[in-house]
Amino acid sequence: MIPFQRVVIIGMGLIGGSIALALRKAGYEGEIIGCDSSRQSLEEAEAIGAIDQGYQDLGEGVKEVDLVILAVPLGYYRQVLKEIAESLPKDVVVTDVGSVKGCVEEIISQELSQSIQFVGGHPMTGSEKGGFHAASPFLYENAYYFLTPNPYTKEETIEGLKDFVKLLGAFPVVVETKQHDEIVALISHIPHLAAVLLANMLDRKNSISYIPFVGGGFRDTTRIAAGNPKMWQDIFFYNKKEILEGIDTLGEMLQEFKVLLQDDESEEVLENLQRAKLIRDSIPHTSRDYIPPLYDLIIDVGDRPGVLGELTQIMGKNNINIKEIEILHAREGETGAIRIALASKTEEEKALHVLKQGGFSLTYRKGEGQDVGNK
Ligand SMILES: NC(=O)C1=CN([C@@H]2O[C@H](COP(=O)(O)OP(=O)(O)OC[C@H]3O[C@@H](n4cnc5c(N)ncnc54)[C@H](O)[C@@H]3O)[C@@H](O)[C@H]2O)C=CC1
Ligand SMILES: O=C(O)C(=O)Cc1ccc(O)cc1
Repeated sequence: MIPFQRVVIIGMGLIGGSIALALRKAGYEGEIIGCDSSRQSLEEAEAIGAIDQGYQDLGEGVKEVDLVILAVPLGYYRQVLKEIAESLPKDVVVTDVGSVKGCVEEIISQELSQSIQFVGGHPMTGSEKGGFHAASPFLYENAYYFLTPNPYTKEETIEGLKDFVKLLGAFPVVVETKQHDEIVALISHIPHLAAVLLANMLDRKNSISYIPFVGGGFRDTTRIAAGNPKMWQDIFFYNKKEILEGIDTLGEMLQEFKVLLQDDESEEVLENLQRAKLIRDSIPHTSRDYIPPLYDLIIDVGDRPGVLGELTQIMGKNNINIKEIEILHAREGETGAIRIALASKTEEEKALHVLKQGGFSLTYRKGEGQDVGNK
């Protein structure tokens, strides 16, 4: 039982929308209010019952709530806080989902009265896709969710928020604000920068025309570069200090590697590659992907017209919801493969069965990485 009976989510996009959907999935019995400047997002959320009421007027939306969740991009915080400050109930708890926490505490201290309980939050899950239509009730399942209390935070507030995070299906991790910003610079912001630079290297080297040859490696290392540029612009500036430090380290490491290569230090080059492999291999398989648990099937379809229609028809007829579908043009050594992603193990089993019956040849199953045989 969480101590919040009326929750308002400001920003009904990917992260805010997923909070509403996850609350509904968990059977939350309180009221869920959605606020957004976009009428369309509110209508979509209302239409599927994710929220009880939607408001474009933020001041109206926050009246009589006991929990406010800020889920807009960091660059809009100040404006949003100015719009709600006067209307906030006295005993309200305010939290957020922003990717950087130090700057948020600063803005909050300038815009809200000190008597209001604020605790920063940051779910370590997301997607390169934005908007309510990308939201998922499963987004928080088994994800780590940082909470950053401050010296004014009451024990009951942090306990209430921990329970709230658990209700979403996530694991609360209480961490100091500064440490949070150091951690995310290293595991999220610098990797994002690296992905951006790798993608842009094709442009700089005038090699955009090489894109058709791109294989899984380039796709994997640059996937996050497809994230919302505006959101990431905010993140880079709001966590500037930590990111600048990360850039220094990355620059030094590149320089060191360059010298090893120049000097033909093959043993040390190998040692670098081995160390990275050990670290990469130690990341648990259960670690959150962008969109959580998806069960992938890769289906060989040859190279014939109409095959996509046949496949989706079989799935539709059997009431199986395809969460993602992708034509794999550039799988080395193979042609005509389609990847479909299902939301659950049960759906995956069902899909396997009906596709086989429909004459499709299934070659790969994520998580097991095994040939499941041809029909
Ligand atoms: N996208 C991701 O993977 C993750 C994002 N975050 C954080 O979550 C926050 C939101 O990100 P997303 O949900 O991805 O963005 P989004 O673009 O999907 O959603 C943002 C929503 O806020 C609304 N909005 C923008 N300005 C507004 C305003 N002034 N008043 C009312 N509504 C407004 C937009 O209409 C949109 O519906 C960001 O602060 C980001 O740092 C945290 C973890 C992961
Ligand atoms: O970057 C990652 O590792 C993601 O999985 C998605 C994401 C983007 C921004 C965040 O603040 C947190 C998570």
